[in-house]
Amino acid sequence: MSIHPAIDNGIKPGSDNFQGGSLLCHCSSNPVKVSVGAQTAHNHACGCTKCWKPEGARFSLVAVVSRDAVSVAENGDKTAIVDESAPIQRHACKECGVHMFGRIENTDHPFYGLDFVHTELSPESGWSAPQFAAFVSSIIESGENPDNMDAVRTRLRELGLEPYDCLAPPLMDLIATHTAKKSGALPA
Ligand SMILES: N[C@@H](CCC(=O)N[C@@H](CSCO)C(=O)NCC(=O)O)C(=O)O
Ligand SMILES: [Zn+2]
Ligand SMILES: [Zn+2]
Repeated sequence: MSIHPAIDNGIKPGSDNFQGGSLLCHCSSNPVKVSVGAQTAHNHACGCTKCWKPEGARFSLVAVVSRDAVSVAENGDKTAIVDESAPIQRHACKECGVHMFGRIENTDHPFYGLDFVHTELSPESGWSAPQFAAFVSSIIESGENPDNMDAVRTRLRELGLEPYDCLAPPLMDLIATHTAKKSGALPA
């Protein structure tokens, strides 16, 4: 039961003193290069239909990092936003389709200030390791046979990735806190 080729044989822990690196698209010539000048956080396997995943993978691997740490270093003219109306605007390579970074432009969004990145695109090692699996039921929306879901969740747990059908509790709490502060249910 493959989850993603980068973790099917086990998950390598991140390095404590890791300071970031670069991300490269899959083009063999003139690849898009993005610099990420900080360690990532909340790395997770995501089963949603919107996150980029390599050919054949059931899940994407996606983490967040401060948008201030992310910049396009080379061949930015090859990128375009996949869906301008999505909360996360994914800047993808127009040639190979790889998503280089996803940015939230809505300052009211609970995750404003964070970019979404796929650290498997990096030649460096030491990035934060995946910690949980999000939007697991959503893999059915990409065509997964619902009968496979027990096996998928069992495999995720074996890998140490607790499966959730939305995000993990700390992130869901963050979203709810943001909403409560906006409505006045909690003091701002
Ligand atoms: N069932 C839907 C879920 C899509 C979804 O809500 N994805 C989340 C997680 S992406 C990274 O964790 C999300 O925040 N999406 C906002 C966006 O994609 O802009 C599906 O599978 O499509
Ligand atoms: Zn490319
Ligand atoms: Zn996703």
